[in-house]
Amino acid sequence: MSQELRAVDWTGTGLALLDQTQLPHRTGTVNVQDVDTLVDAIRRLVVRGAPAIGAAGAYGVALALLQGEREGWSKAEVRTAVARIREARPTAVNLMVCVDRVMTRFADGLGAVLEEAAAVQREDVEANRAMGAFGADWLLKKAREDRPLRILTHCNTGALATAGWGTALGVIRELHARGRLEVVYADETRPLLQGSRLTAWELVQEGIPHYVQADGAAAGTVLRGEVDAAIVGADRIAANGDTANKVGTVGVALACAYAGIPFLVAAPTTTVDLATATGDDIHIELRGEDEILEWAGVRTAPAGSRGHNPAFDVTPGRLVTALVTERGVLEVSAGELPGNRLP
Ligand SMILES: CSC[C@@H](O)[C@@H](O)C(=O)COP(=O)(O)O
Repeated sequence: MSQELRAVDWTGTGLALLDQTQLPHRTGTVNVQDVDTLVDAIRRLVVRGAPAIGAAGAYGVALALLQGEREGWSKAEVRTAVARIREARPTAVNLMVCVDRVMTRFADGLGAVLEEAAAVQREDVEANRAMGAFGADWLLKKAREDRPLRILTHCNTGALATAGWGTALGVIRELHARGRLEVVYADETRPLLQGSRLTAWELVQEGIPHYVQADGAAAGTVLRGEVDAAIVGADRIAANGDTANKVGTVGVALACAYAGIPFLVAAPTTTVDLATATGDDIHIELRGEDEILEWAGVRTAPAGSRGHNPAFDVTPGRLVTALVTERGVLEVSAGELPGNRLP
């Protein structure tokens, strides 16, 4: 992705969010000047991906302060508005962590809040670069044969989903930069085709060879031996390594375990939630039924059908071969649990 196109940008007076519901056919931004618009943008997936919504939430604190000044809010009213941003989506812990981090500077005023939000954004890019190198090193060390790798990924974890570069897609970009990537299988991803619209768009920008495939094709592709490893991102990782990520991820992990190939999760430590013991305690966002009962706004399921639309699922830690963070790689299924290794 060109450096100019960032998922989240502070304009000086508000947020410019690259409208990810319109990509790849339209490159537009949503200008956000108030808290209601930000909450709506996060819920509609205008901005999405755990680290990107973390960055949007971080700047959201500044947005709430500015709106509060314009509309004469009390400090308590600003805090209530910030709490609404913090709860806009429930699964990605980055949103809460980043908002809470910036709120530690709340009493110091707008300048301090903006400084902290910028640090959130900058550190995320640095973390992603580090993860890219750690993940690529690990994969190449473990590779059974000395040839470029075939990697499967699910959802979008690239520059669009982060402050820049990407997590799982950052590892993929690093492999490509080292000349060690043959091809990527990008699962199309529900509900908004994040894989076929966004991951594919980023891969095209990078000149990375890839196939878009239906989510339902992933297990077959793995079992046919067409994939060397899968790499995904995460929205929340529990202390025991259980990982919430885009719905469909657990099926990829099961297929990898069956085929005996590595299943990697790449995520910054801001996604690791040591206060959550296991995946059972992760709140999985249940989205509106229409997203699954309709196609492009037109009802496809018969009247009378109900929709079940969880945005995420939980992959048990014992299926996670390795967790790549900016601090290094934990071999989770071999017993290196985040709760023991990351405090
Ligand atoms: C680096 S993004 C990691 C995860 O947030 C990503 O894999 C994912 O599941 C995103 O879901 P989304 O619903 O598009 O926000």
